[in-house]
Amino acid sequence: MNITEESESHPLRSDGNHPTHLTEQGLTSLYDLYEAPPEPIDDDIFESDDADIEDGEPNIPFIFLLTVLVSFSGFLFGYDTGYISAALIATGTDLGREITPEDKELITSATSFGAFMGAIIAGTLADILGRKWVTLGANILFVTGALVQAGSHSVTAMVEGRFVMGWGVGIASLVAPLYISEMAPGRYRGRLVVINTIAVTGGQVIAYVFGAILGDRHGGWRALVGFGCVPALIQLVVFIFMPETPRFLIRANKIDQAKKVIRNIYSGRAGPVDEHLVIKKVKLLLEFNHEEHGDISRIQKLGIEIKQIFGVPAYLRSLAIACGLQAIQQVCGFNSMMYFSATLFEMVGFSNPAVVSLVIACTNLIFTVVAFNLIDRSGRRRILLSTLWVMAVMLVLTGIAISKVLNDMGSAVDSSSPWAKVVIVTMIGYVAFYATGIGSVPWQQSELFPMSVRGIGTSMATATNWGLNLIASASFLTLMQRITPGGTFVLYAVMCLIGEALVYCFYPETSYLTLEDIQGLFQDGFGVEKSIALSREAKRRYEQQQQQQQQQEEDGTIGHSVGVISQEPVVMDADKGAKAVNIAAKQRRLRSDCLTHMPTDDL
Ligand SMILES: O[C@H]1[C@H](O)[C@@H](O)[C@H](O)[C@@H](O)[C@H]1O
Repeated sequence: MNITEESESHPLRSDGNHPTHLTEQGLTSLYDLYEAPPEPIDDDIFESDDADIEDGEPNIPFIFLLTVLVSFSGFLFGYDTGYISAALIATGTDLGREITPEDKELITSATSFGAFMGAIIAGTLADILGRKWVTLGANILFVTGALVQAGSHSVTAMVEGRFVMGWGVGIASLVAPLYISEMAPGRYRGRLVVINTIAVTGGQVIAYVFGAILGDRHGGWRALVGFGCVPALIQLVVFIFMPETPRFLIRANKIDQAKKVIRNIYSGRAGPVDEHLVIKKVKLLLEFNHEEHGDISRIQKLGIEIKQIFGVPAYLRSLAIACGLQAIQQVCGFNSMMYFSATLFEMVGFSNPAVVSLVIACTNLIFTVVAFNLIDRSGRRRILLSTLWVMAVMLVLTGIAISKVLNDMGSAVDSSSPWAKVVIVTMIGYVAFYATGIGSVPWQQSELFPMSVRGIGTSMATATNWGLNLIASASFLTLMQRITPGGTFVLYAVMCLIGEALVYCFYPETSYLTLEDIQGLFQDGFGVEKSIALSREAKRRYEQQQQQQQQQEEDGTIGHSVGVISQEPVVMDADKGAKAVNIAAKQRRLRSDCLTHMPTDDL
């Protein structure tokens, strides 16, 4: 297929007619432009800077490896928040005395509070030291915290260990998805970030399993806590050899190092990447990610960032969305249910509540894998719109069922009541929809911010997550007492519905878009309609590229390209490759302009 053939097979042209809504709006000429066959290759274009950040075939195994390694942070986030309930039951008098409910609350919330504090500084630290070194620093906190806890003989020491570890959790929960977002090509970014969430939920499952195994053994809780050191130490050693993200390197003016990382990312099956392409990518990244602030101190720079994030409307919109999504994730009640699931199941009469809790944690893990499959293909926005309302329905049903069990049985409950089974089924349903949507999507937060405020923006969003995590978990049992269990679940359902409405009105679709594309969305509003059209177009190109690649593989011509397999489905010989990149980018911009004016029917 050549360039001209590509334009002829454009799906929008298949009926040969212009869509009427475009003609009605007087957009026929724009549409004609959109449909125009590609310009002939000329040297002016070759000299232009019109490349696209997404051009080139990324080395997916390499990016995947980096993602898995950084996701050890996610695993530690999950493991360290997951093991505590089992560990607390198992401590007996090992902490100097029988621990009281107040001690339990303090020990549990010390991590969330530490995470809240860690999140506040994590973004700024990641901007100063780099994503890689902050990841390493978080590991030191994980190891220190775990060792202090494992060796503790008093409640105070345990609280201190949990608090130190909490800082690590808060920092890692921000930096891991940030690192992945900045490494990943746009079309894979959603999935790669979800790998970190899979690690979080996997860590929670392992914590429950180990808790069940080690909890009964004498001193087993020390091993349970100490195990957290293992992944942290592995990551600490391996990550020293991992690269920094190209976007951070560009921001830090380390251009040669950035080029090296880009070469690694884009050297793949088609051989080493074309050097033209590397230079053009660097230029583009420089355009978007480099900042000149002159000779100012870090504190002054932070002041500028804070002023910008609240003062520039586009940045404020990004912030509102990132914090809003994290808030919905926490106020919809998932963690309360996760932390107190054993108590809840005991209430409705299950004799082995720990096993049922494990089922909940496994459901969370399995459906995070579903999110992995859908997040780019279906899009973040569509997933949220299709799951939040179902979560609300499940919560209402759980509330009704719990009230029925409690009314039927008084305090002497038993699991033979059919309503008890309804509680399990609806809670599993709720968790499944949670994990597919709001459990995973908010961690895509880094993509919402431009580089200049990415650190501070993600810090605020992550701090929102941990702050509300603390409040939601601390208030759960009180809410159950004050407004009854049924009322508590209905309250969470209302939160989900509010979330649904907010997502519908304000959350743009970001799948398949590059970080740099996303920056343009918030200029004059939340860019919801524009984003849907752009994302759909980017997806179409990606799918065409996939087909073309498959075709090349079948024809045995894959080695003839120069690694410039862009989102444009064009085949090129070695010489014309770079030129075609420029044409591709020009067309892309043209299409983007047109799409901006296209009405969308599919919000
Ligand atoms: O995305 C994660 C995941 O859903 C975890 O299971 C949950 O405990 C965290 O709070 C959340 O941030």
